[in-house]
Amino acid sequence: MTVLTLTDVSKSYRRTQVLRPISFELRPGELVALTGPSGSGKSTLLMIAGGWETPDTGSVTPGSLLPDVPLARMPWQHLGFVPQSIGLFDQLTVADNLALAARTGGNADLAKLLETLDLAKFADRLPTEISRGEQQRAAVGRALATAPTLVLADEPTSHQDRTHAEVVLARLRTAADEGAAVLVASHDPLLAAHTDRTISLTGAGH
Ligand SMILES: Nc1ncnc2c1ncn2[C@@H]1O[C@H](COP(=O)(O)OP(=O)(O)OP(=O)(O)O)[C@@H](O)[C@H]1O
Repeated sequence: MTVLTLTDVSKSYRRTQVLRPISFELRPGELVALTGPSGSGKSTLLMIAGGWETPDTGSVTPGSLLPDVPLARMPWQHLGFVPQSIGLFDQLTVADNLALAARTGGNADLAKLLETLDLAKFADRLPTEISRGEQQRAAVGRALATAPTLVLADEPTSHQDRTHAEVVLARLRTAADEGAAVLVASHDPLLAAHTDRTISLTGAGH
């Protein structure tokens, strides 16, 4: 069983190859680290894996655990994304950011999710009224609010202290243990303790 299969995916920007052909599968229940130096193509690969960026070569194929539709038309409930830019709705409270995502489907316990991410006390605040790290944890919560089958997280601990980095990574590990395929791009050395395997991009088109 697979969640996603990437086959010979590559990408260039302005004739510079940022991603050399790479192939891998994401399976349910695994947390996979995506590592590599700055500029090695981690974010690009996550965007391709989510269907938001088109590869120059190769293919990205949803597996049997996802609906049989092209990735670009995958219903949001199946795909949780933690962007590097965080991107919460500033007009909505933390709880409502999660609730809005949950309206697309799934049956995650949002109160428990907020509690687990140490966000319960900020549930009724606007993103502008909490710290960057708290915003980032809210973005993790939003990504998990539908209990998606595929989770893509771009540097989800970049604004966390060590304790909260562990909170975030443990919650992503739980998502995998509950059956999701979780791909985490990160430089965080704490990640290794939570992963099943690592995909390394070595830079310069890797
Ligand atoms: N839209 C774009 N146009 C041109 N070049 C781009 C574009 N997006 C990314 N790049 C370049 O592609 C390379 C890979 O970028 P990417 O953001 O995927 O790297 P990364 O491994 O995620 O880096 P970091 O760890 O710093 O976040 C970089 O050299 C970047 O400058």
